[in-house]
Amino acid sequence: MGPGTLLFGGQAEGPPVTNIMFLKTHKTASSTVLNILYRFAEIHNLSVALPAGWRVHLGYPWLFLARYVEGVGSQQQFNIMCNHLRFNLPEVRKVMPNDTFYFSILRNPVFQLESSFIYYKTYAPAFRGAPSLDAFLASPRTFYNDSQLLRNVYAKNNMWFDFGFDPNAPVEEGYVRARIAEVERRFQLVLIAEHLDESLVLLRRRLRWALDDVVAFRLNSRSARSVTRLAPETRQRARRWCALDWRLYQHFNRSLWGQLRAELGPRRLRGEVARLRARRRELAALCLQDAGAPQNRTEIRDPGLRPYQSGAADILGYNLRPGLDIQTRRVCQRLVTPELQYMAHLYSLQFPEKPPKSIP
Ligand SMILES: Nc1ncnc2c1ncn2[C@@H]1O[C@H](COP(=O)(O)OS(=O)(=O)O)[C@@H](OP(=O)(O)O)[C@H]1O
Repeated sequence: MGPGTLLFGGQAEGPPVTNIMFLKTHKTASSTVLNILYRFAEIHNLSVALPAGWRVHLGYPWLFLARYVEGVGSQQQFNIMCNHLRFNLPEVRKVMPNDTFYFSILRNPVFQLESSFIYYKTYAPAFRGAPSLDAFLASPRTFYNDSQLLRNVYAKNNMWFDFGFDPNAPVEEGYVRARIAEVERRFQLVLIAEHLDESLVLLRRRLRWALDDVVAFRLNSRSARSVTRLAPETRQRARRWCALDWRLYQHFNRSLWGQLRAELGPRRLRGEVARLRARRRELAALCLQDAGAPQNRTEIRDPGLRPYQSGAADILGYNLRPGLDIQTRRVCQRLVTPELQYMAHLYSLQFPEKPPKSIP
């Protein structure tokens, strides 16, 4: 089935959208969304703005520059851009066509910070010194130092930073509103990780894609062992410490639900979400071993399916069911290939003459 053949009733007709910029924020379910975009790019032979040379992201945490993209001189524009970068519109526009659809994703900053704390525990100086997130948030200034910003970007208003803004700016009403309005002007859609399925229903509608195009398994999740339950006062402190992220999240969470109500209404939305989940269950039963439960790295047999590990987190992945025929295996493999391996694969397809990327 081609893209856009499974349309919603009443949805604007037209060809599927193929020029897309996804601002991949950190620890927000963005790898799950990236998998959706990589698959679409590969299946439809679209070009992806991949990191140049040995790099695995587009210059992060530096502000994005067009020269961070492989092949930018010879191939002026790309269809899809979705690797981690710090947003910088004038430079993104050098790489992406004028009719590009811009979207991003946000997560409740309390859980985003908790995920970051574990994942960047050994990398961010602010986290390295703190025995726990409770201790960090009880006295963040003891651990967090603005002058080490480039390594500490994960420790305060990380999503705000990813949008290109100052994570240490005072939370002044006029400033916050102006930045949010800026995001609203540029980004046609902001997904919310806590409501990813509802978000994907809306994304699919906007992009005029088929159902299978937006079905994805949860990628880059941590084992239960590496998730910390936070006390209510820690959650409150996290919202205060990441007040800019909290404002951004609240705004776009409200805006997502406003759009869902206006465009689909509750009954149709429930139906579309049910369809998406049913298809995900079907694909999980077809593709995944262990009843689809994510597995520890050590339990994943195929190195091509082992996700990158970081900090104090066990990052989980999947084993494919043995005995799949070649075509089914290919479909299933795309759904569970971790970000780095998938990027290396697309890089080799797009730049066969260049040395392949090596995966850490
Ligand atoms: N479908 C879906 N719904 C809700 N949450 C999801 C989903 N997929 C991934 N996740 C969670 O997102 C966290 C990983 O985020 P990222 O992929 O953005 O991380 S990264 O910045 O690319 O390393 C990671 O969160 P933690 O497990 O709390 O670390 C994932 O569990």
